Amino acid sequence: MSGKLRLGVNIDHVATVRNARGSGYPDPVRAALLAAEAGADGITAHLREDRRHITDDDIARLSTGLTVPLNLEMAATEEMLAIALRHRPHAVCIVPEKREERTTEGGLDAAGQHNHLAPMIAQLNDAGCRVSLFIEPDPRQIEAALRLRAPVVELHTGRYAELEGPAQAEELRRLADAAALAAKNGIEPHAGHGLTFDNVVPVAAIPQLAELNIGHFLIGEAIFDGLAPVVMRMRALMDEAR
Ligand SMILES: CC(=O)[C@@H](O)[C@H](O)COP(=O)(O)O
Ligand SMILES: NCC(=O)COP(=O)(O)O
Repeated sequence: MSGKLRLGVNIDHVATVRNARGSGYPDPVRAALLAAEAGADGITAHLREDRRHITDDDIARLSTGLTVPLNLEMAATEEMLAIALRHRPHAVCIVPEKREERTTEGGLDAAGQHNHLAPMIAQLNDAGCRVSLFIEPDPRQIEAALRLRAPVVELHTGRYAELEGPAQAEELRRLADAAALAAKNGIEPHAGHGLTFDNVVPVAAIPQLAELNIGHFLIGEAIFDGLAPVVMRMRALMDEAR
C-alpha cells in the first residue's frame, strides 16, 4: 500500500477570471480556503513574471492566510528569489517560463542550468523553503536535481495529458520510471500539469509519487459543479488509485 498522495490545488486561474475585468472577485485566497476545506492538502500559486494571473498581493495574502501549506511556483530569477525569501512559503517550485507561452510548455533544464540554479536553491533551502524542480521525467534531469540538492522534483505530466493510446502509455511508463529513480535517490517525486478526472488515476497509481498539483481543470470544472465538489471528486479518484 503506498503512502497518502497529497493534492495541491493550483488557483492561478481563479486569478485569470478576476483579472479579466480588474475586479476584486473571484478572490484566489477565498478559493484556496474553500479548496482546503474540501480536502486539498496544499495550495499552489504561480507568480509569473508578467503577473497575468496571480499577483504579488495574492502571494502576500496567501503567505499569511492559508490553513494548508503554500507552494509558490516561480521562474529562476533574482526578482522571484527575493519575493520567495521575503515570504518564505512552505515550498517553492522552480518552473521554466517564457513570456510568450500560454502555459508551461515543458520542464526546467536543471542539467543545463546547474550554475544558475545552485545558489538559488541553496538560499531557498537555507530559508527553510522545500525546493522542488519542475522537470521532464528524464533521468538526466533527476541526476541534476540530485547534484543541486533539491529535495523534491515535480514531474511534468503535460505530454502524458496530451497523448493518447500507446504513446500515452509510453509516457506514463517514463513518469513511473522517473518517480522510481527519484525516490531511489532520496528525492520526493511529485507530478502535475494537465491532469483531469479522466487521466489522473494512472498517474496517481504510481506508488512513489507523494503529491499531485492540479489546477486549470479543477477551476474549469468548478464553474459548473462548484469548487468543493470537484476538489472532493479529485481527492476521491486519487485515493481510489492507491
Ligand atoms: C508548472 C505548471 O505546470 C503549472 O503549475 C503552471 O502554473 C502553469 O502555468 P499557468 O498556470 O500560467 O497555466
Ligand atoms: N505544477 C502543475 C500545477 O500546479 C497545475 O497545473 P495545471 O493543472 O493547471 O495544468
